[in-house]
Amino acid sequence: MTAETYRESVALLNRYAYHYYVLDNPIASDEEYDRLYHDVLAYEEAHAEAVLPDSPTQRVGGVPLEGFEKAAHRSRMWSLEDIFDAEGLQKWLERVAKLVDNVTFYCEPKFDGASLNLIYEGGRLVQAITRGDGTIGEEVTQNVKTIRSVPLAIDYDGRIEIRGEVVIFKEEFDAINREREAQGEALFANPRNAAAGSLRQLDPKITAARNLVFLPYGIGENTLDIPLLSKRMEWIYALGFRKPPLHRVCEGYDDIEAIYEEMKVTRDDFAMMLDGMVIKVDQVEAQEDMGYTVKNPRWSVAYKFPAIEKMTRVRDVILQVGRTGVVTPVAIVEPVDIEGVVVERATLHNFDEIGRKDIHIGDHVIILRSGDVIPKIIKVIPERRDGSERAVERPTRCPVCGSELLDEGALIKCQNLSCEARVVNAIIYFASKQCLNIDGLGDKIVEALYRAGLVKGVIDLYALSLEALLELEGFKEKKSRNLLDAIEKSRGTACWRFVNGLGIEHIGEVASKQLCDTFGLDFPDATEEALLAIDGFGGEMAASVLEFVRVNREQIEALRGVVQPAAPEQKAEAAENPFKGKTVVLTGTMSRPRPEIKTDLEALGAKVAGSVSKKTDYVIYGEDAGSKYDKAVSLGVATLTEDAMKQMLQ
Ligand SMILES: NC(=O)c1ccc[n+]([C@@H]2O[C@H](COP(=O)([O-])OP(=O)(O)OC[C@H]3O[C@@H](n4cnc5c(N)ncnc54)[C@H](O)[C@@H]3O)[C@@H](O)[C@H]2O)c1
Ligand SMILES: [Zn+2]
Repeated sequence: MTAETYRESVALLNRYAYHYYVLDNPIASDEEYDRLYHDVLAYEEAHAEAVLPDSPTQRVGGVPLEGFEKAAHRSRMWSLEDIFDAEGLQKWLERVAKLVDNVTFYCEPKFDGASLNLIYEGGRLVQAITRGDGTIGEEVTQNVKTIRSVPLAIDYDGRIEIRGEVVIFKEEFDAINREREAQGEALFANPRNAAAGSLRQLDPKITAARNLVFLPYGIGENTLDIPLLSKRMEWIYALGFRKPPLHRVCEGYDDIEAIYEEMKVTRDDFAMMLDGMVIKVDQVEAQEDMGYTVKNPRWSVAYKFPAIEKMTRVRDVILQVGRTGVVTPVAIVEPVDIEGVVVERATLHNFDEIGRKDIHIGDHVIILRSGDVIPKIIKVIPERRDGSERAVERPTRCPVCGSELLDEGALIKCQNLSCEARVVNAIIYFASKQCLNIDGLGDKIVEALYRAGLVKGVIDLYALSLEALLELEGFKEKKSRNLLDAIEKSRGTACWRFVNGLGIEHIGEVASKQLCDTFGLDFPDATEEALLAIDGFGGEMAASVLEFVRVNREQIEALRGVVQPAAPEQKAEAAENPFKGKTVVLTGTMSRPRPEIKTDLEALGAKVAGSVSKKTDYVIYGEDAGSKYDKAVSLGVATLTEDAMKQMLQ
């Protein structure tokens, strides 16, 4: 880095920080920001005399937003130094060891949200202030009073600053964005921006509607005489604050690496977004001895997780035709490595989404890949356009069969029932895990069978012969026999798998099970009235079943004759118990996977629903229960811990 690129980099970082902290609308990925930040830091370490006073390394956060009263923190709020790997951890531990002896470390998640300082006096919450520049932030007390996990009163008389992170749970974030999408509003890029934006609303009603959650991570000014941070945090949790899902006191390197790995692999299971783990020296006296740099405590460090969001560019948008004929646009992007997986494409869902996100070919975009979900573009950066970008055109002809497309607005469909893409995808779906579960019948093989003219619909699978398969390229005897065996084995499959495999629009696995539980193999004869009587079946679903049966009755009968699905077993009536006939919702982390508990409850005759309403009888909650629990409380629905549930069954 030269003196000139250094100055440019500082200016660029400040521009990124402004969009990130002040506007809650980033124009760079965190990964990109962090990389540039560390380059700047390296330059400054070698050129101490040249450090610019406005360098982001010299200050915390952003500037308070206009429109809010500003308020001073009683003691300063800090940022955190980052480390990214085992080597960084090793070095940090060495630095700690030079400054203090015999310390242990408190490790907990780094929550990805907005920092907040709560000031309590005489047992009451008197002020809530955003971090701002670390010294002065925005007064958001009225907004914060709407957050249910912030106690308005605590059992402690002294003055104390309790610091923590305001987050939005992932589920809630998706719900907010779905709602914004329906309203045609701009979507939030990620839960962090949504949390920060919701906290800094001039109208507390908006904040109240967002289901924010406060997670404490530390203490500012205080007169406590508890010598360990971990014990101070226990004390805080006991005041009525939420506990982090995973936290532990560690002795040193090995322990810290172990909890870091644990957190990293389970992070998708947490209700909130984490972007790393924070390590803190546990002994408060040692913390004081170590002190602070201009920006960070020396006694703490953020051990970041590998980035799941990265910046890339859209090279092209291609079209895929699914089994229902829906044409889905897919972005082809410049390959980027996200947690060891090279991402080259991202789903765009539909053409409305392209319009709403204003995606052009050639655009810089932030792409997200987390868990096993398909990578998606979360944001376009229009600030980076150079004029060479091209709009994505709506197609009028099927890219596979060439027939004219039906443009229904959000959805564009190929209506040609014998379009190769539709037929092939319908067969792939029929054979997939959640349907007939035919091993070895993957995309490539279905395509080969179709192209060879051996299979024109699912029913033809059951007429395949060894001789015919052996004629195909790459089909040796063993492979062919295995495939035929797998197809043979799918005869007599469960009724619901058969129904699911038909691929009726709006009828997924759950609805297929309900159809079979209610009508058995006679579902094609169900009346509209009977369909609507099924719990959760709306008009659209019922109409879809009726229409499918009307058009395909003969094929269903023929296929049923060949596949011979098994009729569902009659469920034995459950013995009397407190949950029989009750509607129950499960939430939070339990001692066993929730689907197992759900199955047990269903065997007891309970109905296990996905969302809480006035009709819910019980909400059974585990650790870190979130919005469902809160909703139950606000609706006056009875709540039970997992243990309480067990006791009721004894
Ligand atoms: N994309 C962008 O354009 C852009 C711009 C600026 C900053 N950033 C991101 O922000 C980061 C730096 O910003 P920062 O100083 O706000 O945050 P930070 O990542 O340096 O971390 C400090 C903050 O972490 C939070 N935190 C969460 N859990 C915590 C815990 N258990 N203990 C202590 N603190 C905890 C606190 O709010 C604290 O203020 C960068 O690494 C970058 O990823 C991105
Ligand atoms: Zn077509």
